[in-house]
Amino acid sequence: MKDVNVIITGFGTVGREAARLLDERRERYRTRYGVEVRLVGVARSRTGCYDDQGLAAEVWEAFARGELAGDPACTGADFLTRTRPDVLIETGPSDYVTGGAGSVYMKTALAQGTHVIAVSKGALVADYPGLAALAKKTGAVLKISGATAAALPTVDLLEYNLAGCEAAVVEGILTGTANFVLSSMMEADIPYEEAIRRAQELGIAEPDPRFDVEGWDTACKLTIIANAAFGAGLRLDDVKRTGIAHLTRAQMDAWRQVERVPKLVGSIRRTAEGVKAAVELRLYERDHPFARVHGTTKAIRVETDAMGELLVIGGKSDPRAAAAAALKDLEHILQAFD
Ligand SMILES: NC(=O)C1=CN([C@@H]2O[C@H](COP(=O)(O)OP(=O)(O)OC[C@H]3O[C@@H](n4cnc5c(N)ncnc54)[C@H](OP(=O)(O)O)[C@@H]3O)[C@@H](O)[C@H]2O)C=CC1
Ligand SMILES: N[C@@H](CC=O)C(=O)O
Repeated sequence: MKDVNVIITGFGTVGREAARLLDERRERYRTRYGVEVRLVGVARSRTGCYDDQGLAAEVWEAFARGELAGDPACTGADFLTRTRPDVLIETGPSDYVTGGAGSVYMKTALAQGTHVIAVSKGALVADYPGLAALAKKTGAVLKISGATAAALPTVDLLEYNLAGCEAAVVEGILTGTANFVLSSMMEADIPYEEAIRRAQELGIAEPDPRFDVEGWDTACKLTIIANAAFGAGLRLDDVKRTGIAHLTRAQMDAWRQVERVPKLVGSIRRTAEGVKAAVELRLYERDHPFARVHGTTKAIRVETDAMGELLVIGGKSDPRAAAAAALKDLEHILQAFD
């Protein structure tokens, strides 16, 4: 049976869920794909763990809890060049400005032919076209579901299911934290700060939650989706952006009185001047499908030329669901091995 060696860089909330799911699904990978998927290494910011025969769950769990110090040589780009895994799952921080460590990990992996499953967004925002070109050059696969709304299919929907048509408009509720905060304020009168605290407790808020509530997270997802699915050549700065951080309880009361539901919506549109993207606060009537997207749930609506309109609601933001989306990407890579 062929071994498929996996390394996870960034071993926080989502990385640990991915490790758990990998362990739970080993038999499934044997049966379905005839491969032995082995988690051989995990890296945090300062140290990591590695075992070329596969890390025992007790080892990575102890490392995650901080009970095992780990090895400083098992983090950083050299860790990947030395160990040459078959697949990298990148779940480190999203540095939207420079791409950060995620960018270094992904470039190093792709350059040596290691398949990359990106969950962090920074590197893809900074230079998706460069990473895709590098993957093409070396024959590695670059998958990005985790970084583009995770359990809600976006890029897969556009690239696979809608491959037979042209999408003219894509719009969606793409940031679970922002939707959760808005829903909490509107539906349960929960104060803004308390709603953010609860999103942090759920493990879905970005380390700095302003990225979620100021619309940056949605703008990043739009940038990646537009570049991956439309070849748009969009930069984050090109995305018009608004957020929900300025909203007050009084404003919520006013919307309730006129039976309107606020939603933070990201959109991508093909226009005569090229592909345009924006993050806006929209007000919907209560029976609009987007008005019924509650809490951490997300949604996407696509208008196409030949397949009509599609609406997908679900794919809530959740660390385990994000890890499962990354492992969906892994299954797609394994299917190609057959
Ligand atoms: N949380 C969610 O539901 C979702 C998150 N994402 C994205 O996934 C990524 C991870 O999110 P989450 O798990 O919540 O974040 P966490 O903050 O829980 O975890 C981040 C991890 O990255 C590690 N790290 C930091 N710098 C480096 C480095 N240079 N090398 C290796 N590891 C490093 C941290 O190490 P240390 O432990 O030492 O601090 C930490 O373990 C983010 O980019 C986020 O945007 C995407 C979809 C959903
Ligand atoms: N902060 C994000 C996590 C996934 O990308 C969200 O709330 O959706």
